[in-house]
Amino acid sequence: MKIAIIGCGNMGMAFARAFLKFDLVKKEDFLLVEKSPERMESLRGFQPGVLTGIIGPQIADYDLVILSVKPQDYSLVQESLRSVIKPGQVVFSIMAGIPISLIQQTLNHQEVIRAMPNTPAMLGMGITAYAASPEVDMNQLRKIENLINATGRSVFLEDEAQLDAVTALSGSGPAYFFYIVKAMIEAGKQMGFEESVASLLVKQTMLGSFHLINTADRSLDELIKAVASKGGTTEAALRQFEEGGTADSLIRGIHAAQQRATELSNG
Ligand SMILES: NC(=O)C1=CN([C@@H]2O[C@H](COP(=O)(O)OP(=O)(O)OC[C@H]3O[C@@H](n4cnc5c(N)ncnc54)[C@H](O)[C@@H]3O)[C@@H](O)[C@H]2O)C=CC1
Ligand SMILES: O=C(O)[C@@H]1CCC=N1
Repeated sequence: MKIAIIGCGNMGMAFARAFLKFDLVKKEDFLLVEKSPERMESLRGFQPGVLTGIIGPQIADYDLVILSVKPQDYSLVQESLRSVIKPGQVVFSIMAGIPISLIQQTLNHQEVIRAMPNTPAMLGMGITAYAASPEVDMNQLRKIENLINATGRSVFLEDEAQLDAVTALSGSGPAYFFYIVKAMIEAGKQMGFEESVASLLVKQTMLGSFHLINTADRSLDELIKAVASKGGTTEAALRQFEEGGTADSLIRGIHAAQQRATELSNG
């Protein structure tokens, strides 16, 4: 399969590297389009078949066109892509909040898949939800699913509108996790640990706890109860979280992310 990637930043290249790792695409079968000269310089080491700053007619030679620019950069992209894209090519967008219908309309092109990955895709540990226009056939869909699965797990959504909630939950999710880890490390520093020691204590705690969620045959409430002794230290912390509305605040934050995704979708 020949793949063009427009916008070769964090996510675009996470996808490219995952495809290479699983031998799904050869280096020479990549066309990388990147606007930033500095970023382009750093992409030379990847040795793609074509590396360019401009969307040109050669795009028509590629089976799949990945759109991985920021949503606000899409208007410039669509202007040049519209005249070179050909029927039969699949457009695969990971841009937050840009609906399939808008991509179809602006590119005058029907075969469009819209996906929402997350940054652990860089390690092949991402989760990507995706939806497709009816014009994408089963054969094309299966090939794309294989590609996505090189970046981690995937979920097909019948209802594209759910992608806004996915964006809020798993798309933005890694940042919430890093935010909590950062706050815990800060608490460790305030209690007198060197940053490296606080960081080790917190990171190993998060790693081990994640595996407990996945392997222990207990609910999250039971896992919490197993840590929080009656009248003990954990209870003191959890009481403070409750009084401060920590869980509610996290939930409100996730709703705000969903609302922002919907605003982006509505232009
Ligand atoms: N970073 C994340 O956690 C996630 C991002 N996304 C979506 O992925 C998309 C890309 O995000 P990132 O990779 O984080 O951004 P990024 O800023 O790392 O990469 C975007 C790249 O596009 C390039 N670019 C901009 N305009 C261009 C043009 N006209 N032609 C060619 N290249 C152009 C930029 O120079 C940059 O290198 C966004 O639409 C975002 O909504 C989706 C899921 C997760
Ligand atoms: O913050 C954003 O808009 C993008 C979408 C999900 C993660 N990053």
